[in-house]
Amino acid sequence: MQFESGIDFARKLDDIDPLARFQQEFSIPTRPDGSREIYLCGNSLGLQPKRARDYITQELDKWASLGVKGHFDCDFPWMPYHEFLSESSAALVGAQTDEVVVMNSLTVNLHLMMVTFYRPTRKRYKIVIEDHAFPSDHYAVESQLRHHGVDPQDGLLLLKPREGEELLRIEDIAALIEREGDSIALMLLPGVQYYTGQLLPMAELTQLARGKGICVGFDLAHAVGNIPLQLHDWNVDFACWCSYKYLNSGPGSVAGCFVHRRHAQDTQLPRFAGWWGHDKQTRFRMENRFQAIPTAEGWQLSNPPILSLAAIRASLDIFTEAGGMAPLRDKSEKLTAYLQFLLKAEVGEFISIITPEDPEQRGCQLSLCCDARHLSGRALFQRLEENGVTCDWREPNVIRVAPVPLYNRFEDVYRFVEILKTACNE
Ligand SMILES: Cc1ncc(COP(=O)(O)O)c(C=O)c1O
Ligand SMILES: Nc1ccccc1C(=O)C[C@H](N)C(=O)O
Repeated sequence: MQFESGIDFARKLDDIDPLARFQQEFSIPTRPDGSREIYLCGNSLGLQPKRARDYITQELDKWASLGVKGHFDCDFPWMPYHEFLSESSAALVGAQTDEVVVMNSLTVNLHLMMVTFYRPTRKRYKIVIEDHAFPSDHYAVESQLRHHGVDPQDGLLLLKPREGEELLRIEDIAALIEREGDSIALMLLPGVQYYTGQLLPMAELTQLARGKGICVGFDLAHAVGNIPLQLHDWNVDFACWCSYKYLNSGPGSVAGCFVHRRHAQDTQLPRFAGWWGHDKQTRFRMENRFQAIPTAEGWQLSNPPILSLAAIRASLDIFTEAGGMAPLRDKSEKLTAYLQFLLKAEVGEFISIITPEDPEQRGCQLSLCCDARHLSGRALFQRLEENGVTCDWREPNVIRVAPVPLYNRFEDVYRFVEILKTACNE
C-alpha cells in the first residue's frame, strides 16, 4: 500500500476502515483536560471493553439474587462458565475446542505445563529459552530445572542474538537444535518477543525441534489477539498466554492454555492435579481417585474466578463480532506499516526501529531506539507522556508502540508521530 503524509490521508484511511466502529466499544483513557489519550499500549494492558461492566454486573446480580444457585439453573451458570470461553479462545489460537482452557495466570500455567512436559532424563534434560526472555519465564524455567536437581549453568541453553544485533536468527536456533538436540528436553519460546516485537516462525521452529524429539511450548503473551495462530496444525505441544494485553480482559485477568489433543487425551500424563481437572460426572462423589478430564480442562486446579471470566467473555465476543483474526490482522498490518512509514519520513534521523520490517516477522508493535537532539530515549518517552501519548518504556533502551486494530485509528498513529517529531526537535 502507498502511504502519504498529512492528516487528511490518515482520516481517509479511517473513513474506509471496516473495523472503525469497534473503537466505540472501548473506554479510551482521558487526560486531565478531558481530551482523549493517544493510547498505544495494548501490548501491556488492553483497553476496557465497555460491555465488560455489563457482563460483570450480570454475575454480581446473579450472586446477589441467587447465591449458590448461580452455579446451576440460570443464564451462563458458573459451574461450566469457563466452557463458554473455549470456542472463541480456540478460534483465536487455531485450536480444537478441547485443546484450550482458560485458567490461572500465565506464569502459573507455564509451571503446570512444565510439570507435564519437562520430564528430564540423564541424557535429555536441557531447556532452551531466549537470553532476553521475559524475566518471569526465565525464573519459571530456572526454578523447574532446580526442582529436578539440574544446575541451570548446565541445563539452561540461552539463545542470543549475534554480537551487535537485536533479533534472533532462525538459522542460529536451527544450528543449536542440530548441535545439542539429543540433550534438549524442552524448547520454550515467545510467539512475539516482548522487547523487540519480533515474531518467530512458530510452525518452522516446532517442526525443527520436534524432529529432534524436543518438546515445544510457546509463551503467546504478545501474540494472542495480535497475530493469527494455528497451534493445532503447527503441532505445538503446549502454549500459554495472558488475557490482559491484546485480549483486553482486564489487569491480572485469567490466562489461557493450549495442550495439543495428542497429549490432552492422555489422562495418564503426569500433572499437578486439582478437583476442577477431575471428570465432571464424578467430581462431587468425593472419592479421592483423580480421573483427569481428557481435554485441556484436565489441567485445571480450582474453580475459576467468575468475575474475571465475565470480562474475558465480554472481550472475546467483540473478537467474534469483528470476524476473528483475519480482518484484524489485515488492518493491523496496515496500521503498523503506516506507523513505520511516518516514523521514517518524519523522524528517521532520530529513531531506529529494531522490530523487523517484514510484516511476516512482526505483530502490531514497533520497538524504537531514540537519539533525539537534546533528549535521551527515556526523556523522550517522558515528553510523549506529558503530551497525552501512552506507550511504554522498557529497559535498557526501547520505547514500545503498539497500534491495536480493534481500537486504534490511523489518526492516532499520525498524531503520535507529530508529537514525537516535536519532541525530537526540541
Ligand atoms: C512474555 C511474558 N511472559 C510472562 C509474563 C508474566 O505474566 P503473568 O504475570 O501474567 O504471569 C508477561 C507479562 O507480564 C509477559 O509479557
Ligand atoms: N502485567 C503488568 C503489570 C504492571 C506492569 C506491566 C505489566 C505487564 O504485563 C508487562 C508486560 N508483560 C510487558 O511485556 O512488559
